[in-house]
Amino acid sequence: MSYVDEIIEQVIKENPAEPEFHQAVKEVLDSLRVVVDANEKAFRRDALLERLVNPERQIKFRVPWIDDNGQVHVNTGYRVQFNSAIGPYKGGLRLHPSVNLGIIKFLGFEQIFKNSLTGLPIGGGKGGSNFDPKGKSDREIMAFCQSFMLELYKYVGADTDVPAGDIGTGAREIGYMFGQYKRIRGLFEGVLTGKGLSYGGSLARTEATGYGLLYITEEMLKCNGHNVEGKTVTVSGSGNVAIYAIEKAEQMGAKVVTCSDSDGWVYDSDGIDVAALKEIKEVKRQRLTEYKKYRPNSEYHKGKGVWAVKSDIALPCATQNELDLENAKLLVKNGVIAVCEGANMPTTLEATEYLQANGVLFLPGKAANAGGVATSALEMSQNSERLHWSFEKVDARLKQIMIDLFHNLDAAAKKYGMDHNYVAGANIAGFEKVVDAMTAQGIV
Ligand SMILES: NC(=O)C1=CN([C@@H]2O[C@H](COP(=O)(O)OP(=O)(O)OC[C@H]3O[C@@H](n4cnc5c(N)ncnc54)[C@H](O)[C@@H]3O)[C@@H](O)[C@H]2O)C=CC1
Ligand SMILES: O=C(O)CCC(=O)C(=O)O
Repeated sequence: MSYVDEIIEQVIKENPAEPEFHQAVKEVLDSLRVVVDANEKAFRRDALLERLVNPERQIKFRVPWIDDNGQVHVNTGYRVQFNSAIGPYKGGLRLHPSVNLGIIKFLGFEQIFKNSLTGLPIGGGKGGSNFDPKGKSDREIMAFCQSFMLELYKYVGADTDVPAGDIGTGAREIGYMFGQYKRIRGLFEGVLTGKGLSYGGSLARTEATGYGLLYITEEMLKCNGHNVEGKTVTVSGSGNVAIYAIEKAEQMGAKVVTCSDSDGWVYDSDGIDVAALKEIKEVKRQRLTEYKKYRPNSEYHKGKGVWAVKSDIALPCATQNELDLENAKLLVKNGVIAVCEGANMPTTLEATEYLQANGVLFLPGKAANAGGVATSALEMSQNSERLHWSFEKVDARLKQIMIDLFHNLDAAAKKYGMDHNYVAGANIAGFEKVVDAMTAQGIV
């Protein structure tokens, strides 16, 4: 049996009931076969793949907090410090009822390669909790965040592990966690990114994941004889990534006709009104049913349906495995040119294979959404030098990072005879740097 197959089998056996983690490992290792085969002897001797798929550290802890009625609740907190070969652990904190160890491990594993692809010195980690922020008061959110940090502070720091936002964790939650860390440690340092602008945050971090998604999509399209301008775009999600992807796509001259949340989705044939969307989601924290009040001609549908809408470019920006084989068939039938993942692993393996087999340009999340973490690394740089860069400077750096990233993965795919396979290109390019650093640092 090949080394790659042995490791995939081992991961499934040793990490039972963690299907998302299995999926992420399988996707990465499958496309690394050509590199692993060429170095099999040395990699086996050094147990390179075993070390790659086993987190350096997994932290799981109790998070008790008190609601507005005096009731105590207990959630589970996680931080998986996956790989620090190229820099301090870096990756977001997800607050969602579906969170479990397997989800955090899949996200942490992806983060290793994504962070490597940015070209910046950041290792891979991820964390979160099964806490559900939906419907909670600000005080309840603060109580949870403070309790969460009361345990997490032991393991994080500006030079060790720097968490950030993800689903359910935005500026409000980062603020509460930062305040609690500073209070416990007596240290004002860049322990978190995605901070508010008044206390060390970076301009353009809020926009970065969505904007970066469009910068890299444009570069990929350009290299394939297309561009974003004039295209019809479908987007899923209506959170941080989706909102700023829609905003940038519209700035580039595309028409975005959909967005969604976990209850339903909106179709707006005139193009999504991003100002209305921000008001609903960022200011009022309401459901998408409200969108019709701002745009009476739009349609609201319960459930899922975004991928049945005809578009040239599809940008899944909500959550993992939201685009399956049936959805992929609909997209192909409707003539989609490109699918670029704003979310982490939103496309199932079968759907990815189908899209690629049918000539759709497919950019995986670890490349397409890397603008968020890249800008987090720029926030870390600003914190270290105690300076604050202009929006234009950060945005220009972000754009260049995304353009370079695309050419880096494109070159890796071509080098191994897999032209246009951007999944393989991203995995190989991300892997090569990490392996080089791991090898140089000995068996650790
Ligand atoms: N915020 C960031 O900087 C980055 C986020 N990501 C990824 O992008 C995706 C979205 O994250 P954010 O926009 O930050 O989160 P968010 O909390 O701001 O928004 C999440 C969006 O996804 C939707 N959603 C969540 N669970 C869902 C479900 N089960 N079914 C349907 N819709 C669901 C929510 O309704 C919401 O619209 C996630 O996969 C996240 O890991 C990736 C890179 C960076
Ligand atoms: O900004 C960060 O550090 C993390 C962003 C993130 O969680 C991700 O890239 O999935």
